[in-house]
Amino acid sequence: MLSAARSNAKRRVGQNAAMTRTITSFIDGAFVPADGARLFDKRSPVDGRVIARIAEADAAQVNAAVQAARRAMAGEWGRMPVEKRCALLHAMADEITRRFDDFVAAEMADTGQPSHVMTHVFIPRGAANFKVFADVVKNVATESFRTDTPDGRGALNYAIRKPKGVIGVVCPWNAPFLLMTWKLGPALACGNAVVVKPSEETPLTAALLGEVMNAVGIPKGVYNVVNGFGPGSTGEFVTSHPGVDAITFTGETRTGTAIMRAAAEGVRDVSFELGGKNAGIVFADADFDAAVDGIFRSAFLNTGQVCLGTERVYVERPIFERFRDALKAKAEAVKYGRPEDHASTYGPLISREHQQKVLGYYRLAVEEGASVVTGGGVPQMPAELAEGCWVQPTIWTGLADDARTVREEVFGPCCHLRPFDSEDEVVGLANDTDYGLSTTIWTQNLARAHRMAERIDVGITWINSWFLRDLRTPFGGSKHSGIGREGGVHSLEFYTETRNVCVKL
Ligand SMILES: NC(=O)c1ccc[n+]([C@@H]2O[C@H](COP(=O)([O-])OP(=O)(O)OC[C@H]3O[C@@H](n4cnc5c(N)ncnc54)[C@H](O)[C@@H]3O)[C@@H](O)[C@H]2O)c1
Ligand SMILES: O=C/C=C/C=C(\O)C(=O)O
Repeated sequence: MLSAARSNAKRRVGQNAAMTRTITSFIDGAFVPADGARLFDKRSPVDGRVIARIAEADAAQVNAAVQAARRAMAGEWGRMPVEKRCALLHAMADEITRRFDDFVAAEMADTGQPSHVMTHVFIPRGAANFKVFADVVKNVATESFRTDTPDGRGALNYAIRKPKGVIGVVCPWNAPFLLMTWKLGPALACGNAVVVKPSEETPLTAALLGEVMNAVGIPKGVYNVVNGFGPGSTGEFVTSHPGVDAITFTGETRTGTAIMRAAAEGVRDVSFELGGKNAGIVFADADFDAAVDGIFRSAFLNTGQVCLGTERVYVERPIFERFRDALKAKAEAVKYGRPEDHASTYGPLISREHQQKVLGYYRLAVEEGASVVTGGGVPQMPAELAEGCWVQPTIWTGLADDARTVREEVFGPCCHLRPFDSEDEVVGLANDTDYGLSTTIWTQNLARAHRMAERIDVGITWINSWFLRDLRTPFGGSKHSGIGREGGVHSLEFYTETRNVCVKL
């Protein structure tokens, strides 16, 4: 989370302003002019160049976005039959697929992550997020109860679902398009209008989506985007606006706390997907190569900037050293490079600020007594990439269970390996955290895996897999990792208001 003072420090006009495009808010179906707005730079994480200037939406612009959304709810969108709404969402998915290369390019520019991650994971999920929820809302039933009454005639109760209204959607930077559409799909399928606040680090795909909304004919005002920072800026203006009926947020736990305070005013509902400090657990009987591959991905995909990633890895003692060496070999084989270069397997961190945070943890781990198995610093990069936000994939051993590096979310490409001796011990270690988002267990003993899945306090347990997502399943975090569940019918709990109708017969 950026403090207001640090956000101010980041507001500066691009050096090559004449050549860079300006990203402005998208309100009531149009990009608003940047006139008079404060501008801040979006820098490439790969080489530090300014790639866009972003116009910060002030309170008046946020208000205009909320009013546009309210008008949409009162107009054609609010009256649209479900069938037509869902057809529009399918058209969204098709248009995203048609403009696949534009989305890949925009997301690569924002995040610097390799093209294969975009083409195989992040952008296809964006299209799927619209399709899946369109199909869910068309097929879900509501409950009905026949009630006895003293006169013997009875009553019939039935539930109906109505959109909640205007949803504030506040997004992080780590998988911008996937995470934004994961909220937009169900929000729009349920008939709401939205005001989206993308991360200040990653505005590009949200802007592109405005073009897609217009191309397929989503009515004006249904989808609004306002850019800017969090505290004292656009994010706070959205979450404290009384015309926003509910807020869905993905990001840091501390930010969730601030947003919950804002939502208390007006008693507005929240849905939170927050941080994690997830455990990976590898038993000696696991398929060794699959476990090494799986833990490698869970620790280092997206340069470790995945909320579901494993920064704590527990390995059964008989295979500990062999596992450590195999993971080290894979971490040392990553190919740094530009995202467009198909040979690249590993990208930079999102920003200079985040790089400094992660490097701070790299230093702290050593101060706390870690042995550095590999990494721990900044790789040597060619001159043209030297200004990028690169850090080495890093593996530690030897930290105490109460070390800060073992307890706090780093959100970088790093993990601590620790041996364990028994199922009970590793369940205790996995649960010894304030967070509760996910865990990944590698074993061929499935009875044990099922047993452990019930004992580990997380929203999702993967067994012999990681980040394998079926969008119909409940998704969210326990403890400090979130409030509520989204996915499939669970999303309807948040994005609709369920009402009961009671008819005396
Ligand atoms: N649980 C999940 O599904 C999930 C998924 C992805 C990321 N995350 C978490 O997100 C974090 C990384 O993302 P981030 O650094 O962008 O998070 P962040 O909390 O710093 O920012 C997220 C968004 O909130 C806005 N914001 C910040 N302060 C605000 C305030 N006071 N009021 C309103 N808006 C505010 C930001 O501008 C940004 O758009 C990690 O902690 C990660 O674990 C969780
Ligand atoms: O970085 C976090 C990734 C979260 C993934 C999802 O929210 C999802 O797959 O729906």
